[in-house]
Amino acid sequence: MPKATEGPCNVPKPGVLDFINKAKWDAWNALGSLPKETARHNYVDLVSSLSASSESSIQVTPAADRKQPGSDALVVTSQDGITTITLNRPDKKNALTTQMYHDIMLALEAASKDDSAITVLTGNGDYYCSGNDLTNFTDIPPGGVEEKARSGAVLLRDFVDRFIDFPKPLVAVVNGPAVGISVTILGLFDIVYATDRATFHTPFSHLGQSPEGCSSYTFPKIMGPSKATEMLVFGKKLTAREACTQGLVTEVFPDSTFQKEVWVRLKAYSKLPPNAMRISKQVIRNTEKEKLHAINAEESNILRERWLSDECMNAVVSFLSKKAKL
Ligand SMILES: CCCCCC/C=C/C(=O)SCCNC(=O)CCNC(=O)[C@H](O)C(C)(C)COP(=O)(O)OP(=O)(O)OC[C@H]1O[C@@H](n2cnc3c(N)ncnc32)[C@H](O)[C@@H]1OP(=O)(O)O
Repeated sequence: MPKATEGPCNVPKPGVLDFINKAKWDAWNALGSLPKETARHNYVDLVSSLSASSESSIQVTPAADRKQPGSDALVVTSQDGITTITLNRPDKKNALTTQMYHDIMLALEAASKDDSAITVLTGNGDYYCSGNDLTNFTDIPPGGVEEKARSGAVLLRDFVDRFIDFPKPLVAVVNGPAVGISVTILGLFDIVYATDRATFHTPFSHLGQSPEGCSSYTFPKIMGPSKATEMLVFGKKLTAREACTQGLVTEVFPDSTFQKEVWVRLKAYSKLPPNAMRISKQVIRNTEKEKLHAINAEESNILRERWLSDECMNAVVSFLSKKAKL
């Protein structure tokens, strides 16, 4: 508690992504030249209020406390020739923690080698996925925000590379609204089935960010540059039917019969000869692979810079302090 012990604020302002220290600095600075005793009381009040609300706002979760692989944030099952990877944080709308990116990569790696013919990604609960967990931004390493942005870009590139290279038919079973990176990577899936309750939203400009998941290439290719711009630049949210008309979604099902219809369909497909399916997928996809890897690297690099921008930092702070929602 600096002001209480040291008097007026006399150190440089921390970076805006350094949430905890910035909150302390702002509080310290706001105190101006208050007497030390008053400052001590005010500071204790501020820290108490931050602690009281910290569980759902700006708490920093140490990496060691995060869920480990095999935890229930990701559930992987294999049955009837189908490996299913289920995002399982329904209380957080299946937002992707750093640990989950790693676990999904491991699950894809295992699925690429197992006996299954088809691999499915889906979500548990009312959402498919609300995208990147914005609290990932609060876990600042000793190297500071630049190091955080650099390691985030490496993780993003590695994560998307796994989807580009995945050798078997990859199916998204979109059980509810999808946001951010969970939408952009759909361009790398072979089939996308959606409930009519699903929506597709990539609010990158609102977040001061830019497209990833190769969407800067796949979306214009799938839906044309103008529709892609509406989504990726202006953040237009599509209904499932609109996304289907634009080619991002393969087929839309009524929510009441979604699970039943989709799984009957996938079980039938999974009985087809697996090697033929794998080879056919590669014939369809392989010509683009090199290009997709280059685009992924470029998008990740651009995002690394975006994450250090005021626009992005302010958007994240707004969400974490509960001032903003999409
Ligand atoms: C390796 C790094 C790669 C990064 C790649 C770049 C990726 C980019 C993206 O994915 S951009 C998209 C980021 N996502 C968002 O901005 C969504 C933010 N969430 C919201 O706007 C809303 O939560 C909502 C519209 C998804 C749902 O609203 P609502 O139905 O009103 O539910 P709640 O807001 O009450 O949500 C319940 C609970 O979940 C928490 N939560 C939801 N989404 C996220 C998220 N993306 N990050 C962190 N936390 C999230 C929300 O705060 C609530 O928590 P609480 O119960 O209050 O503790």
